[in-house]
Amino acid sequence: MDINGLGLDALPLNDDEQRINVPKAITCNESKREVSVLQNVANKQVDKVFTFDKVFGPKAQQRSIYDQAISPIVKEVLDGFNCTVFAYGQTGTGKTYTMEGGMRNKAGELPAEAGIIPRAVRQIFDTLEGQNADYSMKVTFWELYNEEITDLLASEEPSKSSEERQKKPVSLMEDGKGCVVVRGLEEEAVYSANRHL
Ligand SMILES: Nc1ncnc2c1ncn2[C@@H]1O[C@H](COP(=O)(O)OP(=O)(O)OP(=O)(O)O)[C@@H](O)[C@H]1O
Repeated sequence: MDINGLGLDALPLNDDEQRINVPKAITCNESKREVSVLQNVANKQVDKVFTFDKVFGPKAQQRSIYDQAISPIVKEVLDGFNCTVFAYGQTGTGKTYTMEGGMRNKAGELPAEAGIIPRAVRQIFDTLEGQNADYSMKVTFWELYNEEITDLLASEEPSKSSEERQKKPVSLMEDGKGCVVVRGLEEEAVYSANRHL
């Protein structure tokens, strides 16, 4: 698995925060690819500056993040490489918004707030359909939470009472070639971008 590119997307202040004028905790310099964490220690401004491969400030739109940081990675996948895109950060920092965003599909159009996942699915199908390629597509969907992996496409175990019902846990294993795999996941065939959005 390769990790391609690292970006930072700063969450904008919400309306309440803007109204009461909360002090900014970070600033972004997109052209210098820097994020500064603003700190005042004993009345002295001691900012910590971090440099990234790419920085998107609070006004960055979902589409521009996708076009600049993600679309090239999806193209690599279609060229046969393994790629990973993951969002990392503290709770409430915008991971879900950036990865999923607004997924409601109006007449086949992606809304402006659509995040990385629906845009990537759309790019993959658009490219394959545009090439008239012969392809099959399968997806798996799993969650790692509190060190336990759960298959989100697996059906619940029917014998358990409704309170006890839970998805079956899955284990992480090495495949002997140095790769880590999640064994036994349900695989679902998908045929178009729209069906699963
Ligand atoms: N770029 C953005 N523009 C506008 N609103 C945003 C943006 N990023 C996040 N938000 C909003 O901020 C809130 C927190 O974001 P989100 O739920 O994506 O965080 P998270 O990192 O996934 O949190 P958790 O780790 O707790 O699941 C949500 O209400 C989301 O809609």
